Amino acid sequence: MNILLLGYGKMGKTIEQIALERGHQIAGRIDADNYADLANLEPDDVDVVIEFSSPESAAENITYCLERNWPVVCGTTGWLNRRPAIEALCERTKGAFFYASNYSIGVNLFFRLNKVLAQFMRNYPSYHVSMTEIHHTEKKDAPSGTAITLAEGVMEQLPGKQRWVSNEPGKEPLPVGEDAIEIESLREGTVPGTHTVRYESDVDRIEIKHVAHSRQGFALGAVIAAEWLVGREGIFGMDDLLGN
Ligand SMILES: NC(=O)C1=CN([C@@H]2O[C@H](COP(=O)(O)OP(=O)(O)OC[C@H]3O[C@@H](n4cnc5c(N)ncnc54)[C@H](OP(=O)(O)O)[C@@H]3O)[C@@H](O)[C@H]2O)C=CC1
Ligand SMILES: O=C(O)C1=N[C@H](C(=O)O)C[C@H](O)C1
Repeated sequence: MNILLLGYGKMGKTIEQIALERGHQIAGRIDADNYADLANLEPDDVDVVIEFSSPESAAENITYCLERNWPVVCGTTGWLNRRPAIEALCERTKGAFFYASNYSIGVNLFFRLNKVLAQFMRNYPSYHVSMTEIHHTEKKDAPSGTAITLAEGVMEQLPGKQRWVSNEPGKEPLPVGEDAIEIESLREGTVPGTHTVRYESDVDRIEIKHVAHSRQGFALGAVIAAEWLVGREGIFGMDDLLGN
């Protein structure tokens, strides 16, 4: 497959390495610096786009690709207020769009475990649920997309929880009401991504945690999603790829 890398930073480079190992070709490596080169690509130069850029640029990038009828696998976080418009465009153009806040298989198992645990906790209101995510200091968005997906999983299972509240050290803490899940975002060194969901009572704590050791798991999942997406039409996510 000819893969266009839209966003060629930490993730773009890791995806390139895995795509080449799996026998694919790189149709282009587009960054903020060489964005104009995108217009030089012919429609047939690209089989699929893998988009890992920035919260500010993702929606424009996806729009451009869908309008050119290129299937898009997007991993960029922090832009989802524009998701309804992207999905409408994908339907209008009969295109293919795949999104996941986290492409690692381990995290997607963790998402399922999170929902099962939340379902168990439904009858134990003395346990207070909260989350912590830790990432490298270059991360632009907070909370992480993964933490938001985890919070959505808990809200789906615990009827009393209807929103999440994001708190970061060094910022005025926001109040967390009974109807909210606090997400604490910490930025430390080069941490690839650590997520903890905890249920705290007066007498004990139940905790589940996912620790990424590197970016390899995210990148491999994105390449597998791209292989899966080519030839399909519609809007997809990891549950479509992984099945039951
Ligand atoms: N879903 C998942 O599994 C994962 C998602 N992510 C998300 O992916 C995104 C990228 O992460 P990461 O690679 O670590 O970030 P980096 O900052 O390392 O890379 C982002 C790259 O995008 C480039 N860029 C900026 N604007 C544009 C534009 N308009 N078009 C194309 N490229 C552009 C930047 O260029 P320049 O440096 O010149 O500004 C930079 O090279 C983040 O939103 C992150 O949260 C990360 C890991 C896993
Ligand atoms: O910015 C990152 O690095 C990561 N971003 C994603 C997120 O916001 O959840 C996924 C992963 O945790 C790494």
